Amino acid sequence: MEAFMSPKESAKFIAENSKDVYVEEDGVRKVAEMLFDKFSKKELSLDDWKLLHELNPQVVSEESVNWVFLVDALNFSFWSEHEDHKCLVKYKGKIYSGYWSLCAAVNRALDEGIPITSASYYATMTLDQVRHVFRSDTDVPMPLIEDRHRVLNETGTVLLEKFGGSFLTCIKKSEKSAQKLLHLIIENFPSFRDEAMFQGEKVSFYKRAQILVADTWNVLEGKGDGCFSDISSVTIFADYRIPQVLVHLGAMRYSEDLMKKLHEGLVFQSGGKQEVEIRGCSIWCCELICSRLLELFKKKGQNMSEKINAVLLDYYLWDYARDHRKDMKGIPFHRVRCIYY
Ligand SMILES: Nc1nc2c(c(CN[C@H]3C=C[C@H](O)[C@@H]3O)cn2[C@@H]2O[C@H](COP(=O)(O)O)[C@@H](O)[C@H]2O)c(=O)[nH]1
Repeated sequence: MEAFMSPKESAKFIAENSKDVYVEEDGVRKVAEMLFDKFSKKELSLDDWKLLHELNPQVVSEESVNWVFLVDALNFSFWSEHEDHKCLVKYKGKIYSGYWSLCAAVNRALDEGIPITSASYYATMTLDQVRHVFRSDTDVPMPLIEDRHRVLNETGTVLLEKFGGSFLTCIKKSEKSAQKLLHLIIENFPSFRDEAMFQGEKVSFYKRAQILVADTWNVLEGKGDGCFSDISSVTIFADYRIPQVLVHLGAMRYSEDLMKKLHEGLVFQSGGKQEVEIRGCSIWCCELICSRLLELFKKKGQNMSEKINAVLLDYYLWDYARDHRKDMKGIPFHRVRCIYY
């Protein structure tokens, strides 16, 4: 079967042919300058991943790797119809929403003695068990719970059959290459095949597969089996928060027609033309921001290619989006129900 373009090639192709989403050169430059100041003061490093996010595993271990694998297998579609009426999970006295509600539910299950990160458990979980583990503390359940059940059973079965039940086995097979790990994930785990057709061409985003590679790099602190020499080949992860923040920062712009649909709260089709343009232009926009940022440091005689990459840019922008939600009220995120992001 003919291969799909890589996410980076896909993003360039989509951005060059996009009709309703535009990458704004001026905005790209301004974001790069803003980040240049931030990075110069406080270098963004791997350490932040653990420090900034208390629900993430804090130790380097096989258990932590399998925690990351399980979470990224389910890392999709947390948005709710109404912002003030959504799935929330209470854990250790704190209330979590969105992606963090997933992490809180996983940690809550582990504390209750449910081996939710063990493939031998989630490969045969029943729908009722999944509903219990990911139960909400409001009357709004976590979205797509049936899909989560199917993804858990499928993913757990493959991990058991092909990798002895541990994602660390898969990582070792990648021989410290991010791209090899990405392809092992795509080839073996169907739910990570985040692909589409655009103007007759096969394009890919691989959002959950790439964030799994990135989170693996982080949880292993870029050392040992996680010392990926080609981590800079990974793009940002095309979710529904990054486009919103790029438009908010002026690096990307939507056509009037698309903005109107977003304000009306239209639910877009996964793989639809405008949805593909939003995701592809977001990736391409961040590739340009990254290269502008590296150029700014180069002008100062600093080669930051080992310290600045799309993964760290993504994490920064994603956290920025979470922290500036109120400021971004005027720019709705695009709504899609799918298992890819
Ligand atoms: N681009 C990008 N998208 C990301 C993440 C994360 C969280 N991961 C990191 C966080 C800590 C660790 O460092 C993990 O690496 C979740 N998402 C996506 O966002 C959406 C959820 O949004 P909200 O409804 O607001 O929770 C949903 O599509 C989810 O898939 C990221 O980092 N980048």
